[in-house]
Amino acid sequence: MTAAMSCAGLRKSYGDVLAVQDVGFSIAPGEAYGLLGPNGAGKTTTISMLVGLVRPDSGAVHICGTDLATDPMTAKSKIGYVPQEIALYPELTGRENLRFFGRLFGLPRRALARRIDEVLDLVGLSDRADGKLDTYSGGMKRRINIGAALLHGPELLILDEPTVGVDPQSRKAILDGVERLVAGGMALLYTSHYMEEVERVCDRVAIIDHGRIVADGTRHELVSMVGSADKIKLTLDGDADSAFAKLQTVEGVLEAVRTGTATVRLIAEGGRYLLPALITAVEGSASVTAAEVVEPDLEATFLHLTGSTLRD
Ligand SMILES: Nc1ncnc2c1ncn2[C@@H]1O[C@H](COP(=O)(O)OP(=O)(O)OP(=O)(O)O)[C@@H](O)[C@H]1O
Repeated sequence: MTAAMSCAGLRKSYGDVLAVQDVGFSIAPGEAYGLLGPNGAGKTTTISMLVGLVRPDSGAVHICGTDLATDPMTAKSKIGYVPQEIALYPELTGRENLRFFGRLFGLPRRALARRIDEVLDLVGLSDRADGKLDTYSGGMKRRINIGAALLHGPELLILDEPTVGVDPQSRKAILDGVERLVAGGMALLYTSHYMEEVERVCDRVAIIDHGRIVADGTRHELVSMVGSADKIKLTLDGDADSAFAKLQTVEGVLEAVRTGTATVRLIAEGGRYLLPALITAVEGSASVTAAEVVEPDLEATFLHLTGSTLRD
């Protein structure tokens, strides 16, 4: 089966900054694939190479079997790409914005009117379609942007951090809409630094850090990389620096990260059974005022693989 998208050996540097190095993965038709990594990990640079906006220093991209470098028009016609920045006309309505983009894509007038209705329904904005863009919330504008990328019926939808800076109602509408599209057979590449979103929407996830894919697999495969360890969140009262140093030496603690002035996140073998040892370890420096033990999730895997949290 021809992949909806495949890339191999992608590399891009900006001066001295090696933004992406040796990135390769593929997305099957109808598969939802997530790129999960903190800000600056190289997600946008990777996507920019996949959609033909940035030329890679090396590597290749195929969209539905077409080489992006040799036949960019055919390859790009199969992609719906939604960048982080919103590029819409504030004085036009949502529907008019979509009409403008549909004409740019060269869609015939009558088919376009029908397609705009379908797309408005998909992004949950049918009832606000005739309001001007400058009366929309940031999230509604993002939803129109997603709609614009869907007009030409792409086989692969690429969303770059689609929920950053949007209100909760739009966030829900975006995630619900994306799930419907995937259920309808669309392949998806979804980037985010929000673990919960990637866990919810994606069948397979690549963890990207410092321009490299450090692991990829299903949620289950990735989480099992942490083994039997649990994630433990502690809140400390006292000298958190010295308490943190002590916690790192406790037997069973695999990874430790400061997540705030008084908060620490640990990956540790033994989970809740280790709590007494952790509380004892910090004695003399601080006291533990709250403790939470959670089952491993993608964030625990990220912590395990990279030694940092997704949001630091
Ligand atoms: N045009 C550019 N010129 C110079 N450096 C750049 C440029 N674009 C990206 N970078 C650098 O490349 C690295 C990867 O950036 P990129 O935007 O791809 O990361 P990201 O994971 O998408 O993060 P974000 O979500 O914050 O955009 C960063 O160190 C960034 O500063």
